[in-house]
Amino acid sequence: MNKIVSFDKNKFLLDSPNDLISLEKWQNTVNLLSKLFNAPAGFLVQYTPQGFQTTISSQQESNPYPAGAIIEPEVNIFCRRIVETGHELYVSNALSESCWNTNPEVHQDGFRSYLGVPVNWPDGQPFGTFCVMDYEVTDYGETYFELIRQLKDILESDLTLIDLYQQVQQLAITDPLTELSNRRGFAILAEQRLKLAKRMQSQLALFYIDVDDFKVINDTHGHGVGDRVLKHVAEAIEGCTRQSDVVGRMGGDEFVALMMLENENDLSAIKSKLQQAFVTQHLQDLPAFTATVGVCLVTGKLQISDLLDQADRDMLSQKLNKTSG
Ligand SMILES: Nc1nc2c(ncn2[C@@H]2O[C@H](COP(=O)(O)OP(=O)(O)OP(=O)(O)O)[C@@H](O)[C@H]2O)c(=O)[nH]1
Repeated sequence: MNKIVSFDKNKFLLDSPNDLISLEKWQNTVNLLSKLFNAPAGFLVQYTPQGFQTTISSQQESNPYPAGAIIEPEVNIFCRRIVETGHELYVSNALSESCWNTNPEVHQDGFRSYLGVPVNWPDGQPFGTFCVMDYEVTDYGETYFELIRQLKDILESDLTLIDLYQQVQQLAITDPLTELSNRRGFAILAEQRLKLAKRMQSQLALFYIDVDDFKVINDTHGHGVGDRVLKHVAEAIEGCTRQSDVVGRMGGDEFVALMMLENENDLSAIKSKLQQAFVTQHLQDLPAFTATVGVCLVTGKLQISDLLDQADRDMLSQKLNKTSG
């Protein structure tokens, strides 16, 4: 649970509305496409492993497919060919090509002609297709091909915007050295995790981990080695956690992990597992070091900031005990 994914490319866009996309602008673009082609139907279609969904459908009485309609991935529709090949497809008369004999768009709904272009995410992954269909045989010249490519660029520039926005969002909540969530990212994910735990009535604990005398490691071995120690700590913590736990770097040599407990005995077991994970590092060409682990059980309606304070205080008192002991 270490990444915030606000838009999943494997989900239908209509199921995860996004402020960055103006569906109204896309609707106008699809309407314009069918108008310029004088075609009875135009579409923006999204492909995901669940199938093909008409994201936008031109608003015409002659168009039989409404927005939101889903066609299963194995059905022999024109758009499927584009997603499979990654190439434009022009079928001027589907009845003259036997490969479309099983296409329901042709044999159930009476379409004869199809022109479509692939629409891709900026990483080249297919989003789907942008296409026009006609009940008549057509004979589109090169200008029509140029036109549909130009209009698809408008749609793809919006997909680029979503992608960039997500990258920036991810950067703002990620610690670049360890690639764990930073303080901000941790707070967001931990809030989600607390809500889920409440619903599932599961017991959580927050661990606060601070490397002992880290300044000395830096001063003795240099910052490069200090950085490697921090990366090792991050990996060791991740190695002790499950997929559903939330791990973060609060800054400097301080890390946190919000973890699920099977029972309260787990607390000390997890603490020693964490400490054990750090002491094996001398095998990896790193200076020996230890860490202090504070913990706080999640009870009642505490905010994540209160939990962090409590676990931090527990860690500091343990550190004091260590130095005075
Ligand atoms: N190499 C490296 N050092 C960092 C980084 N961020 C913070 N530091 C250093 O981490 C050190 C943390 O020092 P302190 O807060 O005194 O902690 P400490 O030396 O572990 O002392 P105790 O917590 O009392 O055990 C400081 O010297 C910071 O400059 C980083 O990203 N990389």
